[in-house]
This record gives sequence, C-alpha cells and structure tokens, in this order.
Amino acid sequence: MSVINDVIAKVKEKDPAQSEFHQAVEEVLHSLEATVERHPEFVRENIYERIVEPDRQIIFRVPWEDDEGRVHVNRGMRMEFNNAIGPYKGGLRFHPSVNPGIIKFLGFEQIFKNSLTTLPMGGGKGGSDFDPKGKSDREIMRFCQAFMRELFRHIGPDTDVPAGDIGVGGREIGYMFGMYKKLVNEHTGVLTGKGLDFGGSLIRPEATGYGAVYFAMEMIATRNESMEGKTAVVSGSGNVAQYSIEKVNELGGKAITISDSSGTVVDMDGIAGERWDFLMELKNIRKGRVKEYAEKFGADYYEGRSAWDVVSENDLKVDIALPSATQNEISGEHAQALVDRGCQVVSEGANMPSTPEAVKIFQDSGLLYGPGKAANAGGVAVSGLEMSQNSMKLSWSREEVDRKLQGIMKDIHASCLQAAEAYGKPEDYVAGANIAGFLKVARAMTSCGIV
Ligand SMILES: NC(=O)C1=CN([C@@H]2O[C@H](COP(=O)(O)OP(=O)(O)OC[C@H]3O[C@@H](n4cnc5c(N)ncnc54)[C@H](O)[C@@H]3O)[C@@H](O)[C@H]2O)C=CC1
Ligand SMILES: O=C(O)CCC(=O)C(=O)O
Repeated sequence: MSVINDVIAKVKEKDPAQSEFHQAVEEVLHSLEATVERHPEFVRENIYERIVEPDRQIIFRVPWEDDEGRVHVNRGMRMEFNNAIGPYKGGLRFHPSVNPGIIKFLGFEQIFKNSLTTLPMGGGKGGSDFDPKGKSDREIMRFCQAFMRELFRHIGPDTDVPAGDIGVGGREIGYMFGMYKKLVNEHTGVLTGKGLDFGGSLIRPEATGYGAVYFAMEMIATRNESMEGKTAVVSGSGNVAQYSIEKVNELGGKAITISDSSGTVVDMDGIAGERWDFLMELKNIRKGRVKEYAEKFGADYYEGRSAWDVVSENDLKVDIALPSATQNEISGEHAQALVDRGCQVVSEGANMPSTPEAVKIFQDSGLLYGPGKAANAGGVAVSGLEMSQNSMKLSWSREEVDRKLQGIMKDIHASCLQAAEAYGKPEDYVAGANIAGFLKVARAMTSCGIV
C-alpha cells in the first residue's frame, strides 16, 4: 500500500464515525501524493501520519443556566491540531451539529490555510453543540462565560488563540474575552475578532468575505475578466455572506441570493444599498430569518430550499458562486447545475462546502474552483494581523489592513498556482493549496525533531 493510502486507512480505522474528518484528510493527502517521491525526508520522519493526528484533543463539560433557572449541559471542545509554525489558531463554532469529527476536519484544514497566509500560525479549532438560536442575550453571555471557565486554562496569546466561526461573532467573543480577562487577570490578545475598543482589528469582521471575493477576482483575472456586471449566487446570510455581498457590489457585480437554514431569498434587483443595510440589521441585531427580507422587499422566497437547490430548480443565470454557509452544502447535482447555468468561478467562503463529487465536476468542467482553505484564508489572515497589532500595542488604519489583506490573497493565489505547476498539476488550485500549505509545515516539523 502507498504511504498515503496507508495513512488514510489508519485514520478511518481509528475514528470510523468521523466522516467529515475522513473527507478532509483524503482530499489533502491525495494532493500530497506528488510530494512523497520528491521528499523522502518527509516519509522518513513519518510526517504524513503525524500531521493527521491532533497534538491534543480537549473535550469538556459546559454547564449553564437559562433565564428560567433551568440547568443545561453542553459539550465544549478544542482540537489543538498542529503548532509547528506558530500558536494554534482557528475559530470556535457554536452549532447543534458540532462533534469531534467536525471540529477535527476544521482544525486539520486550518493547518494548511494558516500556513498559506504566510503568517506564523498553527492550526486548531473548537466549539460546542450549544444552539444559540432563540437564546436571549443573557443566556448567550452565561453560556460563553461557562465555556471560557474551562477553555481559559488551555489557551493563551502564545499558545492557542481562538476566534469566531458559525454562531460565534463579535458579541460572543466579547463575552468570552471578558471572562478570560477576569480569570487570568491579563489583557492580552488571546482571542481575535475582538471589539475595536478592546484590541480588535479594523477589517476583521469583513475579512473572510472580502478575501473570498479578492480570491475570486484573482482567479477571474487569469482569464482577463473582472467582477463588473457579474451575477453572484451567495449562500448563507451570516458574517461571511454579508461581506462577500458587500464586496461584490463594490466591484460592480450583483449578488442576488441569501439563505439560512429555513430557506433562500432570490432578489433579482440585487442585495445592495438599503437592502444590504436591512440584511445587516436583520441578522446581526434582530437575529431574524431571511424570509423577512423577502416580505419587506417583495423578493422571491423558497422555503426549505438551499441556494444551490434554487439554482438547480430554476433557470438562474450564475457567473460566480460564493458558498458561505456550511460544509457539504453543494452536492454533485448542485455542481452540475452550476456548470450548466454558466458559472465560471466558485470561491469558497465556507469551509469544505463542496462534496468530493461536486469538486470533481467543477474541476473536470474547467471552471475556476478556489477551495476554502485558500479562498477564505482572509479571515484568519486578518486575525494574524490582529495578533501582531496586539503584540505591538498599536492599531493600523482600515486602509492599511485592507491593503495587507489584498496583498495576502494575491500571494496565496500565486502560491497555489506555483505549487500546482511545480508538482505537475498546473492550474489545479486544490493541489496547489494543499501542497503549498503542507510544505512549510512539513519542513518545520522535520526541523523540530520527533515531538
Ligand atoms: N467567520 C469567519 O471568519 C470564517 C468563517 N468561515 C466559514 O464560513 C462559513 C460561514 O461562517 P460565518 O458566516 O462566520 O457564520 P455565521 O454564524 O455568521 O453564519 C452562518 C450562516 O450559515 C447558515 N448555516 C449554518 N449552518 C447551516 C446549515 N446546516 N444549513 C443551511 N444554512 C446554514 C446560517 O443560517 C448563517 O446564515 C462556515 O463554513 C465557516 O466555517 C471560514 C473562514 C473564516
Ligand atoms: O480568525 C480565526 O482565527 C479563525 C477563522 C476560522 O475559523 C477559519 O478560518 O475557518
């Protein structure tokens, strides 16, 4: 059996129920086949097997009290995956679907994504099966405090620096930061995505969405095209979706969809101006459903259908797809429908939103497909810039951070293409992202010995 197949078989044997983790490992390791012959030192040091095993898996109880005085117990976790090139870094997800396999897939992806940013950050991810939907602000605060009462002993500005992900935004980061500060009696950059008044960076909220659109622009530019006049289908309506839409509008494109777990809105007039402002208020302040947007502006609403179902079932023209909700949201059938509707670019704001069948269809069709670990790296890149600003005890202007973000996305795009070319997979962004992200981490692991 090849080194790669042997490692994949062991991963499946050890944790048979972790399908998302298997999926992420298979995708990355198959891309790395090309590195095996060229780097006997990585085989000798058994880097391929070492990199799929987290350094540490922390799982803990989170007891909290609701507004009626009832006590609930959720499960919290933090997968500290790999710190070869810097402190563990990656978000926290609060969603009822959270389990160790999902957090491991996210933590594993984060290793390569963080390496691609060129900033010194290792990979980690965490979260809880807590469901924020329908909870009062005080309940969210009590949950975040209870979560941090255990997590604080495992993290630190030079050890592990969490941030947001699904269900965790500025409000939750604020509550967790408050509890960390109370427990440790230190005001340090232990979390990113903080409020601007207490150490946050300008552009961090925007960074993942803006970055995914910057990455899409880099890809389109290889075909001498631009965003001007392009129609974009966006899934989700949270942080990543909101700022992807804003950037598409700013660059002369038109974003026509938003979705949540209840359904999808199609607004052929474009989600811009007062409509985008309404979305921001609806989702970030009132925590309402996208259906209200359709009611307010008379847009079409498809109950129980995802953005990709709607594309498949209707004759929607699509130039650009920006999946920004969750893993495996795009099936093979959805992918085929996108290709059939003329989609030219897929830039993944979400982590692993395309199933392996979808990825194959995208790649075989010749469409420009930017995998999440490259396309959505702008969020963690600006988190890295927040860490730098915290260490230096200064803050950069909006323009400065955005300029750095654009430079990083451009460089990630170039490194993907260079690595793909160098390892015999020209123009393959999946292979390029995996190989470029891996090489730096593998060299660091080799240099640091067997630890
Ligand atoms: N926030 C960040 O900086 C980064 C986020 N990501 C990824 O982007 C994606 C979206 O994250 P955020 O916008 O931060 O979260 P969010 O909590 O702000 O928004 C999540 C959105 O996805 C939708 N969603 C979640 N689960 C769903 C499901 N099972 N079915 C349908 N819709 C669902 C929600 O309704 C919501 O609109 C996730 O895959 C996340 O891992 C990736 C890189 C960085
Ligand atoms: O900003 C961060 O540290 C984490 C962002 C994140 O969770 C991700 O890139 O998926």
